[in-house]
Amino acid sequence: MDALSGGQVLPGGVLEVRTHNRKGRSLYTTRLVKGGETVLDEAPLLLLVAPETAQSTCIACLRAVRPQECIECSVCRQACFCSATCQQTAQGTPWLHSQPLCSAYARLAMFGLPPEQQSQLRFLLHALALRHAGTAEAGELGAGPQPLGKTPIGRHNQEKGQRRFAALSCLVGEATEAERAVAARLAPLLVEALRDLQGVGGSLPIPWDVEELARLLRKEQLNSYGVLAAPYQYQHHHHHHHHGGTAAPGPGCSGEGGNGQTAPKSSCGAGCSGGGSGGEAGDGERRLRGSALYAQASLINHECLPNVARFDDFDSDLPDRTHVTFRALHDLPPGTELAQSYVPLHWDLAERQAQCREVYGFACTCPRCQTESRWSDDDDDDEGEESEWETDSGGGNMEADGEDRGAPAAGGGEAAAMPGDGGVEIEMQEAQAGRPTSQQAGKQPALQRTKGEEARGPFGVEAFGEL
Ligand SMILES: C[S@@+](CC[C@H](N)C(=O)[O-])C[C@H]1O[C@@H](n2cnc3c(N)ncnc32)[C@H](O)[C@@H]1O
Repeated sequence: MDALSGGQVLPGGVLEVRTHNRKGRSLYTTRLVKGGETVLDEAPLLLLVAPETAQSTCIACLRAVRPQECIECSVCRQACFCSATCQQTAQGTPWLHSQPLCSAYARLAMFGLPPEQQSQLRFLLHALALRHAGTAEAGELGAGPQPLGKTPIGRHNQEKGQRRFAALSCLVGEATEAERAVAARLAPLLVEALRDLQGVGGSLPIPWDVEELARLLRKEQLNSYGVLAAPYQYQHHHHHHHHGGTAAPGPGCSGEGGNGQTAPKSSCGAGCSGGGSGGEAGDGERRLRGSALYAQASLINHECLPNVARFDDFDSDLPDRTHVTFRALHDLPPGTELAQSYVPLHWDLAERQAQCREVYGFACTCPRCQTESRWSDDDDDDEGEESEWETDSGGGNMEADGEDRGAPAAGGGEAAAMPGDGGVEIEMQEAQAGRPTSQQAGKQPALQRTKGEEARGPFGVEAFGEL
């Protein structure tokens, strides 16, 4: 095991955080875990509704609701609630659907942006609201209950916002040129969306530094989990009005592969062009109702043969329905590194490699990839047989291969920043493919990280307590 020992133990005592010399932080079992056992159960830091399903997804809890049963926000008409309780919660929570966010949503809708940009802007707005909640006074973006300016934000929400923003800041991810470009384009729109609020409270923290926006976008890309839509959400979507730009369903990507695997969000953002490789529904439409960010779950690294699976339960009536849980797929001895797959399990080697590199910024060197890359070598020797590495693109350029398949492009530059893996065949492919793609990095799904840039202590967060 090439990890330092003696890490920070997570609540529950089953897992600890340690630093892996190549992958960054990682979660390890502290004791024997039996197959099927829950190893992680955690509330989200932030839930975001996909603009395409905004009429049928509760903005407070991400529950899917048939449009006719939703309570639409009568002010912005861009958000809905599954119940009066969620409506109250959302309107009274600075980072959910407080008055300032509601008004920003209304403005955003007038821009007629494609869904990807709308999602990115919404994410930034929510992150901004979280950040500001910690210091907000009545009437400011972070402020809570309506009417605007009348009710000071509760101390409870202030502290909660502060903790959550701190946890968000601790997620892995540093801006690449791709995110900087996106952030530079989005920043003026963000200012415009918040225009009505300028002067309210007098201290709106905008415009944000483009670098900070870019970093947040990258963190979101590397760490967010896609939440699949209920099937009827997209049927209805076709028959309902679209807000600017959403009429053309983006070539999309997909959720987590048809296998319900535990991959981080694999939907596509602006960068996803071309028909999606996995996860896409075949009609090219995104099948996600939204996405979620978690402090602890975002510490699970990728392997192409996972040992844990993710479960969510957003549509239940349980009080904990927004929690994510991970369960062991088989017995895990003490000291086992948790591994989830960020990509659909049925993808072939080249597809998996491309996704890991282009979306998450690392070259996967897991045992499955090593084994399969040896198969490919064997194939090379077989006359007339197409090798795995050479599929479609001739010459084994995996990145080109990935683009052909419409794999999302993002932050390709980061791969180069990952330390060498030493001695794995895959590296040769890496060397050929080291350019960032020309596609803009949109918000893609996903989890991933670069190293140790975070400011707050060895594992970022001081404590993984209640957020
Ligand atoms: C969701 S984060 C996982 C936790 C991360 N290691 C951290 O320190 O926060 C995803 C990032 O972890 C790293 N990572 C995950 N799986 C990896 C792997 N198999 N090999 C190398 N790096 C990996 C990559 O930097 C990736 O962008």
